Amino acid sequence: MIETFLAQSRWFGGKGRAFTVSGVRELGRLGPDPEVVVLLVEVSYDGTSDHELYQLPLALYDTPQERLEHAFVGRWPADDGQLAYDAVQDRTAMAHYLQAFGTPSAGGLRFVRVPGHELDLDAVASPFSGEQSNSSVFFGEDAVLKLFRKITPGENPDITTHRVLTEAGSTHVAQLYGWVEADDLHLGMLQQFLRTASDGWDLALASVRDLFAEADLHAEEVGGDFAAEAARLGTALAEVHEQLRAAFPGSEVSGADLARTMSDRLAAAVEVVPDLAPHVADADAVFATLAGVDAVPVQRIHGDLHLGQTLRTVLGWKVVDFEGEPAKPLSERLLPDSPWRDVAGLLRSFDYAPHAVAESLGDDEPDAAHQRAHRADEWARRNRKAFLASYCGDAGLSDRDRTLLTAYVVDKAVYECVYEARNRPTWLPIPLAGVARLTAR
Ligand SMILES: Nc1ncnc2c1ncn2[C@@H]1O[C@H](COP(=O)(O)OP(=O)(O)O)[C@@H](O)[C@H]1O
Ligand SMILES: O=P(O)(O)O[C@H]1O[C@H](CO)[C@@H](O[C@H]2O[C@H](CO)[C@@H](O)[C@H](O)[C@H]2O)[C@H](O)[C@H]1O
Repeated sequence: MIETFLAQSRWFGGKGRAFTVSGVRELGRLGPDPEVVVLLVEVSYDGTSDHELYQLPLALYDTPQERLEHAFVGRWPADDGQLAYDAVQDRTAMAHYLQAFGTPSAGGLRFVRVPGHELDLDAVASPFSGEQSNSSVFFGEDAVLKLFRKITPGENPDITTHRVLTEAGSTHVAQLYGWVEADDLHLGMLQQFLRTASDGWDLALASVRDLFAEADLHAEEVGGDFAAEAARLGTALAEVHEQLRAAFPGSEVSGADLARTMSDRLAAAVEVVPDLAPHVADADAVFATLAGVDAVPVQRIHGDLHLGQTLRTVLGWKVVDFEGEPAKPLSERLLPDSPWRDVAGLLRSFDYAPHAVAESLGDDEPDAAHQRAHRADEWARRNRKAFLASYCGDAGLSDRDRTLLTAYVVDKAVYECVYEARNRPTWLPIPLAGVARLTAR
């Protein structure tokens, strides 16, 4: 029963691979009415030694719950057990989580609070309905609880990075209010609900639609021009990087090591996306240039930055989700990396947005589609430039910086090809075209 539920869940990373549930451990219970049982599910991939852990909180009922039909998982603990629903989609079940933050430990789980915020323990829970790698629930307009789905024992960088930035008084993140843990597992993060937030990706798409509505005009001439926002985002990211540099230990790595990692990742990506093969030589040439750079400063960074991880609020841009790339093992996500990786992530997003809108419109009128493709490139260039200029400030971009940045942008586009092939195959042409363009000589 759990297999079927996992296979259809957006956050499950093993879609398309044959797997079995090889173990289930109960981490704790909350409740009653309904009782919530928090399971740690081990997934093993057939024919390999790969396995992963997923968190599955289940709300248990004796009678069918029509309102939760879409969230039905099966019966627990056995075929004749209670009816089990995905607890995250059940506001009554999630109220138990919020209440539990009023006590240091409940039902085998520990609920840790960060001092400084008076939590509204009675706020109404509403599940977040957007696309996510994890599962979030909003509590009124007070707090958001994100339950991590894929679990790796040890430190969760989303929690530890938010903690440090909250303590440093950063104005560019949602304040950390607390977290949920069991044994050495970080299970969830409670943070400030950003009341006036608009998703950066949605804002960018709206800007592109404005542009396409008047495709005879330039990006700077239409109402929804995004460049000033892109510039503010550049300033915000520079401040976040400075705060992370001050708070976490940094070091240096050689360009040769970085280049080797990128080249290896490309070789592995070609196995998943054979259409990358014609670009390998040119991409490796980009990485070879990086190999000539010595002593690249590395530090704690975001690790998977894109416009969907940015929120525009009345108090400026905020950055969310410091978990790093979901596909990378935790040990790698915790390693310091170059801030250029984050910059590259946003530059790629400025490329994605107009091409995603253009793709969704199709090419029923070839002339219009051609004009839109032209405007798409213009929009992307304009916003990349505005963002980068603000990020770099007076120092500007040196030749060395440009070498690093170019390699990180190509590496990100390669990563995106694998991500899209596994998660949204119809979007694969966007990063594939990106790799082709970025590596063309
Ligand atoms: N503190 C917050 N306040 C309001 N909305 C938020 C907050 N944090 C995240 N969100 C919204 O939830 C979405 C998913 O959050 P994110 O941390 O990226 O989750 P995931 O790790 O599951 O991808 C974000 O894109 C944003 O729209
Ligand atoms: O938000 P996550 O940490 O789960 O990040 C993953 O999913 C992202 C998509 O939701 C993916 O981002 C890619 O698509 C975005 C548009 O949907 C685009 O703005 C990004 O530039 C592009 O990389 C991200 O790569 C992946 O790790």
